[in-house]
Amino acid sequence: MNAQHRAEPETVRDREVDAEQQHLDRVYRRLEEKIHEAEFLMDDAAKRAQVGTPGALAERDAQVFRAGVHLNRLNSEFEDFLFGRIDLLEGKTGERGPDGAYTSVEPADGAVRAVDGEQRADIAETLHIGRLGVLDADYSPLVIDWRAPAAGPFYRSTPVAPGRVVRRRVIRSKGRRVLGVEDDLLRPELTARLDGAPLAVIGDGALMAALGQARSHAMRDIVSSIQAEQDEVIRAPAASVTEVAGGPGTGKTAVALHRAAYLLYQDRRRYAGGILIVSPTPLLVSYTEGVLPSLGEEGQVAIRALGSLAEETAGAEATTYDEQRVARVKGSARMVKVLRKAARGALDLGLRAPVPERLRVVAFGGRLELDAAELAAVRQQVLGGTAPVNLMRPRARKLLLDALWEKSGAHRRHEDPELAAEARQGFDEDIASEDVFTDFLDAWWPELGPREVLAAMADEARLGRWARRVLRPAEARMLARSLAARLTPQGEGALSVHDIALLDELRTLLGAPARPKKREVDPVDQLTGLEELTTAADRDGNGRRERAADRLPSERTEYAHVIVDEAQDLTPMQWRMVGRRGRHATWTIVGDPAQSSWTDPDEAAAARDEVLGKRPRRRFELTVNYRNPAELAVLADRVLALAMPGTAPPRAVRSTGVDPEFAVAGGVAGDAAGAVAGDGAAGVPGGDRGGGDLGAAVRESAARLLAEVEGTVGVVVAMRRREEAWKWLAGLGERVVALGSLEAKGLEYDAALVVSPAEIADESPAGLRVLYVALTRATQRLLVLSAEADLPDEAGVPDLLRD
Ligand SMILES: Nc1ncnc2c1ncn2[C@@H]1O[C@H](COP(=O)(O)OP(=O)(O)OP(=O)(O)O)[C@@H](O)[C@H]1O
Repeated sequence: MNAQHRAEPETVRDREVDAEQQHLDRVYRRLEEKIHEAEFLMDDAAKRAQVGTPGALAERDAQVFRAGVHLNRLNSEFEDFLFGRIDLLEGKTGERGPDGAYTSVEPADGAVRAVDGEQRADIAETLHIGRLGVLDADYSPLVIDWRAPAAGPFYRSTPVAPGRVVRRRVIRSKGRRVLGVEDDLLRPELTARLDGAPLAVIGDGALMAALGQARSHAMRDIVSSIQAEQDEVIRAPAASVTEVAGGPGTGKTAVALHRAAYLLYQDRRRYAGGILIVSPTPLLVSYTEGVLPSLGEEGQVAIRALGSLAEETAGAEATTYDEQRVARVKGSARMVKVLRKAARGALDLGLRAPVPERLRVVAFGGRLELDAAELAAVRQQVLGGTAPVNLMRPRARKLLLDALWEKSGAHRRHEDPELAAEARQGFDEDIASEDVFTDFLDAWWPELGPREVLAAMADEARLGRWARRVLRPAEARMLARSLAARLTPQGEGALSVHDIALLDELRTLLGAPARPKKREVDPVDQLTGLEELTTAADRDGNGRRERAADRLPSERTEYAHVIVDEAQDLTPMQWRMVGRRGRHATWTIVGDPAQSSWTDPDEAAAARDEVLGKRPRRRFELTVNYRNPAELAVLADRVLALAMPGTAPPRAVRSTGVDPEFAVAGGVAGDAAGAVAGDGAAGVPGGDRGGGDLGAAVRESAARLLAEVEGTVGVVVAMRRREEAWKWLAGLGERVVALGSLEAKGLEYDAALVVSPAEIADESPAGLRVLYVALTRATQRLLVLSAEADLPDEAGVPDLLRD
């Protein structure tokens, strides 16, 4: 950026803000006209409904659909409807696109003139970028939708490859008021004029302004400051699989959410099939779920935590976690074999009624009987098939009848095949309509639910049999005990997040139990959410989101596009669960192997490959860390070097001049020698003599951080301390939260307090990677609180974090 071009007397700034205000006023006037138009259309449609001919009704539906979608969007109160502007040179070809903007990326040959040793140019086109496109009455573009091709240069132009963009401006507004502007000059070598006056440049650039803001517990969209490498991912074609890797804070989650909005814009019809975004935790879901509505999209996107993914299929959701060693067994791909055995073996358990040992029916005036061995043979033969167990029932019925027919000897009585077939049909009908037979079938081949089979696995001896040669005996024992602690024999009880993937797998192995048919969903209803189309006054606050949430996912178990956030954390069993929701989908997968809490990354990668099959993959890498200031990133990079030697950390773009701090619970450390933070370690009361003492230290440190930052404070503790940490922080207010290390995934806070790195690292074989996650959550301040186990030096720096 060339400083000489910056002119910022108050008057110039005021004038520029005023110019944007005038444009925004015009946009709102036009929006109001459009709202009236849409309301008129709705009204007109209602009148047509009274005419009642099929043609009129179909026309009404189409009209209501169009008007409804439109009104819905226009009515949304956007914080900053209009957020960007680009001033461009004349385009090379002079052609314009459907939105009225020049399509050419490169400037026309004569756009820049050399005059008196200066390069001069006139601004030929100014485009305003916003959350939705708005055309003026004469079809000239008042606002270009951020996802439209014409908005591309707003995100992609750089001083190295500026294309036609001379100045990029981010406009900050609230409601209808423009608050300020921030400019970047992309062709600082030019002396550019707009309407005969020199082009003004205000501020230090929008990105830094955005990054410096205090955080809340809700993620913000980044629509006004998407960077070029991120834009490439957002706009990548949807075909097959898009994989995005990048370190902490590189914007993977933000990019994934913006991509969902972009895909809907590009091909709304295709994505009417729904977009599923899978998040690791409910915390991350609630942190991110406001972003899409802020981009004008909410209806077709479901954001689900892994623990809630099977809600509509298996009617269960979970938020609690198993101990790491138990989770490791439950998440392993080996569980598929165990579950397959369980789904079949459960037939023999008499879960609904005692399993009958023989089948006795009356036929041809005599008794026919199948004994235990004969029944076992039939069962064996049926289970030789691959269909889901519940769906094998018709085949079981058929083979039982075959065996009875054989036993009756009747097949020998008929030489004529036609007569034989007729006799057989009569035989089947007679037997199958007898209560004895149907009762037998219900007891012998009951329709099983996934929960009862999972509960059946809680018996140690039984699970030992089902898991033989697949799990080690100690693993099987641990699994059985965990299930026994959670479930009653009938399968009631709260499940863990990892149980959900087991339940979902079982549901597939068993087959969906027959359910009453749901009300047919009107496709137009489904597309628009017409129940939502009321007045603007109705659309206030939470009601809107609740209705959107009600509407979409309840009907849907497969999606047109699946986005997996924090993909490095999915266990093999979870990959299978997610895969079932996107069998015909295109995919976007974002993640960072260095943050994986799964102990066997190769096993997870194999499960992921199986889900994605042979679909071609396009890979992207994000390289810039927008979250952590460089001073804090240095510390995290030390753990990265231990956790994943040889991995290049992302480049931190910001610097705050504030180093990480260290404190030791219960003792005042000595001088600062060797400390990363030059100030040395602060001593805090307590010590690691028990939860209470550490608790006091945590509480005091958290209170200190709350005083130092304006926004949020995240306190990250080992998973086993999660509940007590909540108690330690009680009463400190809503700006501070306690998180188990696994829950910190994807979240960020103005200040982070990481409690006992050693405890976090020792909790599982993936502990160092989990610690890396914990150390990369802060946007401003990081305080590391050590306990005795951390072996802090005299400056309070724990052993693990020393240089
Ligand atoms: N272009 C951008 N403009 C402004 N803010 C940005 C930009 N890109 C990312 N950010 C901000 O940086 C922070 C980190 O982004 P995000 O959470 O998407 O990163 P991530 O790669 O998913 O991180 P993690 O791997 O830790 O989950 C967020 O506050 C996000 O809003």
